[in-house]
Amino acid sequence: MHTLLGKAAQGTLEDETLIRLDHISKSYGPSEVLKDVSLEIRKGEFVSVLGPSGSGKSTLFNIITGLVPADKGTLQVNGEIGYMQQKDLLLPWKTVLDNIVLPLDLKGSDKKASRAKADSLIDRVGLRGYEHCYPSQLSGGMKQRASFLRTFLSSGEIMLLDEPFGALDSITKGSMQAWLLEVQEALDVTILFITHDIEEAIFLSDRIYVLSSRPGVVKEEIAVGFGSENKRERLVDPELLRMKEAIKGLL
Ligand SMILES: Nc1ncnc2c1ncn2[C@@H]1O[C@H](COP(=O)(O)OP(=O)(O)OP(=O)(O)O)[C@@H](O)[C@H]1O
Repeated sequence: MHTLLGKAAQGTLEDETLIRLDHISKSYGPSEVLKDVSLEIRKGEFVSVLGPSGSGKSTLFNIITGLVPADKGTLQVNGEIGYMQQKDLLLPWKTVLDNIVLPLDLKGSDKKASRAKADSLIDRVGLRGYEHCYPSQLSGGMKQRASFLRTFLSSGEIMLLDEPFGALDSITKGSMQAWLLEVQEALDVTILFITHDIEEAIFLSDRIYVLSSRPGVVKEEIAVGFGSENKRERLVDPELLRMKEAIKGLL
């Protein structure tokens, strides 16, 4: 466990809590982007941060990963974080496999072992047969799956996903959401997910933090209880509509 910020609250995180933010605030010059944000994510959870454009969601992820310092508050992280940003950022001149192992190559890991590890997961992300293609030969969904695997391999247990499906058409988005739930279970990862799509957040999440428009303040923390065993059932549950309307009322 390491504490990246602040002197207060350096207590040990309970085993199950992987990330905890306490009263985090951030301004860029005179403009306040995040205000007094507290949240936590426990092992195995799928937690979404839902908020309108400009509410500071990406800034929150940049703070969690240490890319941007917070002005106030405390951050505790227990585990290795992988960060998948909005754009897939695959290098066009490298093959899919070389893109996937790039962070491991940069870390100086054994090249053969990295490729063998990536290869063992290629089927899981549905990219078998495309390992030696270039990113321009892949569909949007495939690029996101390659990017997901790259993030997973370079980090492991905690994945921060910033609107990974934001640029996809609605049919591809639906199948990618179902895929993500499957792969989360198979790889046993904890996911913190950014979205501004209310339905997506309800379908995927165990809990949702609803952020207000700028400055982002946590307006509500929602435990999505219904259809927990089988999240697919949420799509046809009338509770989905009720929750969607309730969240709309908060934004
Ligand atoms: N490095 C920076 N310098 C100055 N302002 C910034 C910087 N990064 C972000 N901002 C501003 O902070 C605000 C929040 O940005 P952020 O990207 O965190 O929001 P977001 O909720 O992720 O938005 P979106 O959903 O549109 O991606 C925006 O108004 C943005 O212009």
